[in-house]
Amino acid sequence: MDRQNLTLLTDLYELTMMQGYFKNKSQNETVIFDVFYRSNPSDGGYAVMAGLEQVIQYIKELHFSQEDIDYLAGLSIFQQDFLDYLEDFKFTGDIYAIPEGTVVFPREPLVKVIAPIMQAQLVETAILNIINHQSLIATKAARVCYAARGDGIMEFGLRRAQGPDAGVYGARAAMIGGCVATSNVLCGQLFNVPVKGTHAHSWIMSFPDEYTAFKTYAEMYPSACILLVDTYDTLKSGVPNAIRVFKEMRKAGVPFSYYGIRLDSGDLAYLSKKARKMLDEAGFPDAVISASNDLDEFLIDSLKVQGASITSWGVGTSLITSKDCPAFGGVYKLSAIKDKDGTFIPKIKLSENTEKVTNPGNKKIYRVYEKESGKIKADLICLMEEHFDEEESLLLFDPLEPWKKTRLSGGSYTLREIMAPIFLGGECCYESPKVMDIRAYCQTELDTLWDETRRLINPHKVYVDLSKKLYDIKIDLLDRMSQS
Ligand SMILES: Nc1ncnc2c1ncn2[C@@H]1O[C@H](COP(=O)(O)OP(=O)(O)OP(=O)(O)O)[C@@H](O)[C@H]1O
Ligand SMILES: O=P(O)(O)OC[C@H]1O[C@H](OP(=O)(O)OP(=O)(O)O)[C@H](O)[C@@H]1O
Ligand SMILES: O=C(O)c1cccnc1
Repeated sequence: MDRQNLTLLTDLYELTMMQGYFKNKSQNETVIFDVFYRSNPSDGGYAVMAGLEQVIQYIKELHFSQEDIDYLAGLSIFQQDFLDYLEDFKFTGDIYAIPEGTVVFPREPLVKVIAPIMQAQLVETAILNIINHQSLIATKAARVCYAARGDGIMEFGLRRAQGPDAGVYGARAAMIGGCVATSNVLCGQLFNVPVKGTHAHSWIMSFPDEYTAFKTYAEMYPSACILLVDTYDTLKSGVPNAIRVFKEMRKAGVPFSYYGIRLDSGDLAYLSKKARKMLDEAGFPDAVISASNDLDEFLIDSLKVQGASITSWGVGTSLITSKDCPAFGGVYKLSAIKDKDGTFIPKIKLSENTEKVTNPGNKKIYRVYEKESGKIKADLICLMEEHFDEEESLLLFDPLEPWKKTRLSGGSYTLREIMAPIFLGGECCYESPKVMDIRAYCQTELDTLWDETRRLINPHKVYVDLSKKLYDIKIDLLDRMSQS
């Protein structure tokens, strides 16, 4: 997106509702909206929060330029007094959010917006757009990296991303989720993340023969020399030619710091094992074998199980598009309205579907860790004013199936509040960490998950529970609504 001001990056209905609130001044109360999602992408056990830095930029830039107002005027939907009001519009509210790179679970607020409803309503679409996209790709990257069991994953998807923005911000999110580098140079420039790459088949095809192509490449890039060996015949031509070049480079005394081959077709398990043997026998046990070709977490996992001799992976389409799960279902729901005395009145949205009934009130989240292992036991959503003493026992129960209870004994668990203030009174009070620092934080976050939660198929779910007080408010509201 080649413009900084994304104020009109919204659904028309946000603006028509905004005009409605404007015309009925009593409607412009301060409200609370929560961003949350209902199920983990790819049927996984968790998601990775991402996109907050871009949400912050969006809120900071939020204003209607003269050009924006002229455009809206031309739609013949908005009246002059409302258009005049837009001239001085800015965000004056509070935003709390879970920092990027944090592992998150269904139904907990990822972002909480507290603002006059005209402001809070407008920002719904852009916030969801940004958080939904980046959290989806960061989660996918974490899954792919998990499958690779510590091997490096390079993000290769720019050519297949759904447009330039998805390519750049998707690569940013993929780095947060654990990729070691991206081929996306603009992402590297914007976010100071490592860029890496090999070469394409066209490089080989542009030379009279494969050997000359390899040799020329190796002479130009001896410190990052990964040769693509499958243009003609991987085992009969590609690997032998690569070995010949490596031998010549070694003989010439050229120091190779990072060198090897890339497989991009055929049976990657079989070819990698054969290639490993050939490279080892030729005296190149440290030559890297990397692979690409429509890979995803399941194929990488399968190749690992097959004993493939691959230690570096290039993943494009499946990662940048989150091919098996194209959308992160984040939603934005009103949870409270401030009354005249300044207290928040909890609001609830009913649904036939229990999962879709919202959690009311002004909330915060405690992450509950098992003290001994440091692993996540559950998340506890409670009201802002609630505090818990770690030395006392803590009752956890599933809000969807409240008869399922666990009591943690005092001293056996620790608590961490996971939402941080981002904007207070319209002023930003949070500095986004650098992407590589978010990535490092995300690794420590992923370590707090049990392996059973990280596994790719049928993972163990982490409970997101409500405090007794919040649960009672919810049940009370539900009772009252069903009686009215
Ligand atoms: N040993 C393996 N086990 C499971 N899947 C594999 C294995 N080796 C390769 N694959 C995957 O199988 C899919 C199809 O590979 P296939 O051999 O058809 O590609 P190719 O035809 O050789 O390559 P291309 O069409 O890109 O030139 C790819 O997603 C690839 O990653
Ligand atoms: O995970 P992937 O989507 O496969 O991304 C990486 C692929 O991109 C490149 O080739 P490209 O797809 O342009 O052509 P190819 O399919 O003919 O190899 C590269 O050679 C990889 O195969
Ligand atoms: O550098 C590479 O090898 C690369 C980059 C993008 C897509 N496929 C491969």
